[in-house]
Amino acid sequence: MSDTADVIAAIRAELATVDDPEIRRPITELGMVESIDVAGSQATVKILLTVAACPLRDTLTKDVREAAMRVGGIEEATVEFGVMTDEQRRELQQNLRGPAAPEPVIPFNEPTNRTKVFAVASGKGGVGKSSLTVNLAAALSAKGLTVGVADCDIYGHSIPRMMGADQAPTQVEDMIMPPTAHGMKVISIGMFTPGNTAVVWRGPMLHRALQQFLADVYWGELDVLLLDLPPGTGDIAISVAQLLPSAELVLATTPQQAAAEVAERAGAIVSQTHQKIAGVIENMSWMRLPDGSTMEPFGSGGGEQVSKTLTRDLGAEVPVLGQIPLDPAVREGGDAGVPLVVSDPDCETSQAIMAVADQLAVKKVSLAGKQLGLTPTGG
Ligand SMILES: Nc1ncnc2c1ncn2[C@@H]1O[C@H](COP(=O)(O)OP(=O)(O)OP(=O)(O)O)[C@@H](O)[C@H]1O
Repeated sequence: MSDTADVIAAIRAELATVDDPEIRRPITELGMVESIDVAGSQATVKILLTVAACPLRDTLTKDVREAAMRVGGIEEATVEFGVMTDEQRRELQQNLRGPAAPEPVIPFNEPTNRTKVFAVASGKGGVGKSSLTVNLAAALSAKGLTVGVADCDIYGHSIPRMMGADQAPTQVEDMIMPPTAHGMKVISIGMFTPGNTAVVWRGPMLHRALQQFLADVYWGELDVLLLDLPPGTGDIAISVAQLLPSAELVLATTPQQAAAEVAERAGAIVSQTHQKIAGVIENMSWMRLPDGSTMEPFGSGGGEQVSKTLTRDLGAEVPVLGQIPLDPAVREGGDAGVPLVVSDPDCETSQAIMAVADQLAVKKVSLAGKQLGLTPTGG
């Protein structure tokens, strides 16, 4: 062979028969041949190792030398070693495994998405967060908005029952289609826990499950999505903040001092997560007695206290969005799977919830139920 380039090409072709002793794939395919130089009858081949302390360096030296010397005109071959950079190692890994699985895409984070997302949170359990979520959803739906509700409580998942939507979601290809109830789409992460068993999900697994859940559910075009968070400031609340950074918090509390204090703690996590708090809803504020008078079984002032403390501590206005009465009809509606706002929209309690919905700045963005403004031309 006359030309050096031809000799180098011939050596490269021979090196394609040399497998990396560990990976057992040709070193040429693995990006391990950094350079081949030829000077007269002398070839120098530089090989990149994945790690410096490659135990099979000797085998590789022997195989590479022999391969190079099979080429006519090459009488001596030297093998030099280098180590791959991190970038080269990553390329190798991709080469072997195929491109890394893409991160699940959460549609609400896409720049074109205009769905308003609210995460309903509370400090303490049992303050009525789930009941408020479903009734608030119904109130927003009654305003003509397209509404989705996602129950993010792995262990609790009371939302589907409260909305009468506990049938299993259907799966189409990779998408999960949420069941519909009272014109709203409803899904619970609890529907995906194996056999509804109380699995102990640790932080990273929980985060991953929530991410997949938010990405795989097909919501269509929503004006508003309400997320029901588990009580407290646990992993889910933090994950939601990370996965949906634009979600605003709605804090639920009762008028009781003790409940308000924990609600403040739940609200204070936004100073770390940099979310916005849309406001506070005080639930079970008073009870109307048969004679028309009211009583306050849980005391008063909790909502106001949370609002004041958080406004001061966060330096941004955290308003009280409303006070909702303690009304047995709320529980009955939850048990029957028909939110009170749906069954009795004109009652005092439903009206109070609708007033909260009015304050949540949600604009209609979906086309569902909307007349397309098409005007015939030429008329
Ligand atoms: N305004 C209300 N009037 C009467 N009962 C209510 C009211 N709000 C909630 N309840 C009842 O209080 C109980 C607790 O409510 P809910 O399950 O909504 O609370 P929660 O804060 O979501 O609880 P957790 O997060 O611990 O599951 C339920 O039985 C519910 O029906």
